[in-house]
Amino acid sequence: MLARLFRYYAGWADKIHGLTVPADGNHHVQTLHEPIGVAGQIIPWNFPLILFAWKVGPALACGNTIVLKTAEQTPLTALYAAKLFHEAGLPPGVLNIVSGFGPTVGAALASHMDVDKLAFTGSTETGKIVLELAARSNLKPVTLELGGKSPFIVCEDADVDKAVELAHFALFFNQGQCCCAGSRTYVHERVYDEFLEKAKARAMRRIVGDPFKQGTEQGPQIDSEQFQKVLRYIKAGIESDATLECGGERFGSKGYFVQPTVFSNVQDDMLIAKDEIFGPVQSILKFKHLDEVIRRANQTHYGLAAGVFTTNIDVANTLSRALRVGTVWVNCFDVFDAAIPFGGYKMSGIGREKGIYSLKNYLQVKAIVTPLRNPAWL
Ligand SMILES: NC(=O)c1ccc[n+]([C@@H]2O[C@H](COP(=O)([O-])OP(=O)(O)OC[C@H]3O[C@@H](n4cnc5c(N)ncnc54)[C@H](O)[C@@H]3O)[C@@H](O)[C@H]2O)c1
Repeated sequence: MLARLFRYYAGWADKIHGLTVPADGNHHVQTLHEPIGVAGQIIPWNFPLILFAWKVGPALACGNTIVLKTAEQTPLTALYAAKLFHEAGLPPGVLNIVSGFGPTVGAALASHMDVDKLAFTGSTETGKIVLELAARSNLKPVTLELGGKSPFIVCEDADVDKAVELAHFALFFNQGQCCCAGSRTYVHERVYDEFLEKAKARAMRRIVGDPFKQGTEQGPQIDSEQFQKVLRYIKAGIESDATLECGGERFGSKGYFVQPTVFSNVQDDMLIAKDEIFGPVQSILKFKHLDEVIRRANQTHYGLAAGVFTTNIDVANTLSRALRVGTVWVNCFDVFDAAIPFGGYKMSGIGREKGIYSLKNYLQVKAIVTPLRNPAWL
């Protein structure tokens, strides 16, 4: 995935150029697409290599230099990747990696007067802080990739076995530590009971343990803070009268492992249906009508992604257009090719990464206007 992304953006590097613009009057007008300058980039810990690539690829293709800050939990990946870039001949000073804590190093980057652009991936809470720091310093443009609470909608015509497997993957992938995790599983009432029984059985079969062992599906949460947070949300789910179908506790007695957990009978106003849990906790909600599920799926401050599971093309088209999210995966989930733009509506972010759309994050447009000597030829 890393190599594919850099190949994709290497392909763009010599295809970025301005336009000749036919303007009114006796002038020749052209635009230059110039690098923006020094790009400050801040990434989280949940995908330290992929998010490094999403940030660095387009910034380099557009001719910028970079100062990238890794998350405190995962400082090594980007350092190693940058070493490979230097071995491959990247000039010194072009790609700079800094390790450090958010409120000190991250804040210094966001408010630095010589940083010309800020690209941030992390929580919505921190996104607001860095946007403010950027505005208070030099008004550097900011792109934000933030949190989510993505709906995964299983329609009445769904092949239940396939829907269960995909919904399971959509939520539990990477221990549930995914910004776009399908963390609100909406299931049509006609298939709800069968889905629930099978989703529970699937979660109970999930293999938890050492992620370096062949066959392991789920490792530990990243650290004690995240582990405790997930357990707190599970407790909140139990206290709010959602039905705990399986899991609900720490897995084993060592490490930050959480049992794959499934709640049914979840209501939209429960904390577990509103907040980003970032853990292996599936919330299953029942719906009856398409209009109803659209309204409920959109009733969130987030708008990162959604999953739609149906064989009906009209339903797929309606949902794809009605859902206020940056990505709709129809009968698939977590497909992240370099060419596919990714980003959020509402409080899930500002701007898009990947694909052609990320180029404009790293470019300035300059208009050059020159008088034409002999307007008769215009
Ligand atoms: N939309 C996306 O593409 C995407 C992808 C991955 C993760 N995320 C989101 O990231 C979050 C999980 O990551 P996290 O817990 O590391 O998030 P976080 O916001 O706590 O930290 C993210 C980064 O910001 C830094 N930071 C923290 N406080 C800062 C401050 N005051 N000033 C400047 N920088 C600061 C951290 O050091 C880290 O490098 C989740 O909300 C998840 O949804 C979003």
